Amino acid sequence: MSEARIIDGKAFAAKLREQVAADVQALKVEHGVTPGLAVVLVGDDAASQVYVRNKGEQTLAAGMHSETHRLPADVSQDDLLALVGKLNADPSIHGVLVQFPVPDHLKQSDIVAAISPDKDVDGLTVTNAGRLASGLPALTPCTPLGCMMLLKDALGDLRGKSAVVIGRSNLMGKPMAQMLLAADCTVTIAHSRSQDLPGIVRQADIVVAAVGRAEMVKADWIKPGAVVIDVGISRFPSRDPVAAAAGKTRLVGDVAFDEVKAVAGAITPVPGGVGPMTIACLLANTVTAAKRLNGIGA
Ligand SMILES: NC(=O)C1=CN([C@@H]2O[C@H](COP(=O)(O)OP(=O)(O)OC[C@H]3O[C@@H](n4cnc5c(N)ncnc54)[C@H](OP(=O)(O)O)[C@@H]3O)[C@@H](O)[C@H]2O)C=CC1
Ligand SMILES: Nc1nc(=O)c2c([nH]1)NC[C@@H]1CN(c3ccc(C(=O)N[C@@H](CCC(=O)O)C(=O)O)cc3)C=[N+]21
Ligand SMILES: [Mg+2]
Repeated sequence: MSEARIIDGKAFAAKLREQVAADVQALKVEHGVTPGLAVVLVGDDAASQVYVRNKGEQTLAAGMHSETHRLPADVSQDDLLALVGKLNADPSIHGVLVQFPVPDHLKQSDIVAAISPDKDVDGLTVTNAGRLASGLPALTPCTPLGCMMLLKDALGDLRGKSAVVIGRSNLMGKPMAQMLLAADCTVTIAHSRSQDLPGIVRQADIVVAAVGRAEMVKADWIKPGAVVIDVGISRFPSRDPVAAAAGKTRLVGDVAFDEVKAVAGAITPVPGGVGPMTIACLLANTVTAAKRLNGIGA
């Protein structure tokens, strides 16, 4: 058996962002519309700071309007909902994203419910989740959307493939399973109560791991030649003790990459796999939202 092909999500995402930038340019020239994304960040979680900064930079680089609203960790639910309401009503904004997790005193489901479904570029509202499950045009969660693009690129036709999704969150596992189902895969959703997880995963032509447990998926769980998409991100102190002392971290996926790549047909690395696709798809969703809000095409 030859080693797995390493799926270059970073390069794929860069190409997708170029395409988004071209779409943005056309929207500006032909329709006078500049897509705008507003990201709301509550508190000062270090990982969230990095993602939100990357989102802002890449939004601007695509020629779009970008706003980041930073709120203190002790912001009231009412003040946060008032900001979401203001962004819903702002015609220069086409995408609204509240970065999760939020502090415990805030209720995630109520925040999501306050976002206009037409600006819900995370695809988290009940309306968009229902549209996805019903096969209607929807704004869909960025990470599973990015995973589907990588899978279609790796496999071409997904029809009839056996797919196992590990994890069932509203942001990742559930919409991933819906998208695979819509692509005519035979889908299994595994979670913390699943029995014989290795045995379930061994059936899969496609494995998507979205758990958040470092290197949980081992080589002997993988059917030879399977395509393995690693969504999980865990953070550990950098291996270099000097860097670690300075607070530098390294990212580790849900898949034991070094051993699994000897068995899999193709595999995404962490970092440089799914993560960059998430942000590129967020930009693409914002363009889609801007078009629909202005009654243009799509
Ligand atoms: N690369 C990217 O762009 C993104 C990465 N992520 C990362 O992906 C991971 C998952 O994110 P998210 O879905 O939001 O996380 P959640 O914590 O919301 O969900 C984790 C899921 O994993 C399941 N799980 C936990 N332990 C086990 C176990 N031992 N065996 C099988 N299943 C288990 C849980 O099951 P149960 O439901 O039973 O509790 C749950 O469904 C995280 O590491 C996150 O950082 C997330 C979004 C984007
Ligand atoms: N409302 C909401 N929507 C989200 O989509 C959302 C969220 N909240 N909260 C947190 C998770 C996580 N997430 C990531 C985005 C980009 C990378 C990413 O760019 N990762 C790079 C590395 C970045 C780094 O070095 O830290 C990579 O994997 O190569 C990772 C994870 C979006 N999430
Ligand atoms: Mg990654």
